[in-house]
Amino acid sequence: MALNLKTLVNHAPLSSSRQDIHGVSPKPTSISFSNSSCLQGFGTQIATHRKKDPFSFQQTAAVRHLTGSLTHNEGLRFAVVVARFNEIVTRPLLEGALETFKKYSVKEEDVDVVWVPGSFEIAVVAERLGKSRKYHAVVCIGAVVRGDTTHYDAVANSAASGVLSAGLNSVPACGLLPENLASVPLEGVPCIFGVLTCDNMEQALNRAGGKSGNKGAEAALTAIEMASLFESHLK
Ligand SMILES: Nc1c(NC[C@H](O)[C@H](O)[C@H](O)CO)[nH]c(=O)[nH]c1=O
Ligand SMILES: CC(=O)[C@@H](O)COP(=O)(O)O
Repeated sequence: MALNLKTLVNHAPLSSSRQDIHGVSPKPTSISFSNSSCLQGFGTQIATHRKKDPFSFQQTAAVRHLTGSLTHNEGLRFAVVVARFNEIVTRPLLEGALETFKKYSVKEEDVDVVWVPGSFEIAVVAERLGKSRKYHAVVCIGAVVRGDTTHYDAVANSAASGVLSAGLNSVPACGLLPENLASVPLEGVPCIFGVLTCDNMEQALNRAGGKSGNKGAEAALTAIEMASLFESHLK
């Protein structure tokens, strides 16, 4: 017997329908993309059936792509934690980050810069800043350059895992939440890894505004996108 596709769709179990992150049933949804274009995502219903079981079919929604925007930055606040060690590298990285914030219309008063002695110290400060609820993302900037001993590995690995943990652990302590900052996400403040880990100084300088670009600028861009993603879609 030929199956009426439309009938099947109309009787699809609700539980199989796609829900958005706020628990709302499928409906045209505005989705912002980093190239600033806007697409309309529709909860499209697609029915299929298997020969052996005419009542077995899938109802799926159109895949929705959630990304942060680089252009809708109003109200987003950022912190930059920067290591003084190898300042000849970290200062241009910081400048790249600040220029990028400016280029993408983040106001100067919405950016705070915190200096720490070395890359090893970045994470503990990033976590504190994340927990402060003052920032939508934290950019971490440092330059670890290999020396003669294994110290490099300890500092580089600690910086990387520390920054990751800082992002995951950015849950503010109860009772310390200023009411006027209530719009900042409760947990998981993105902490962006802008720490260079290089075999030599030449590699580092190349990545701090030299021929390989400016990784500080890239980190700031990542911070904007992640802050926007969390603010727009993941709250
Ligand atoms: N060698 C580098 C360091 N070392 C210093 C450590 O980060 C830290 O300040 C010290 O061990 C005290 O805890 N830091 C860098 O950022 N880059 C390096 O190449
Ligand atoms: C990554 C570092 O701490 C580095 O400067 C250490 O150099 P060394 O291994 O020669 O002590």
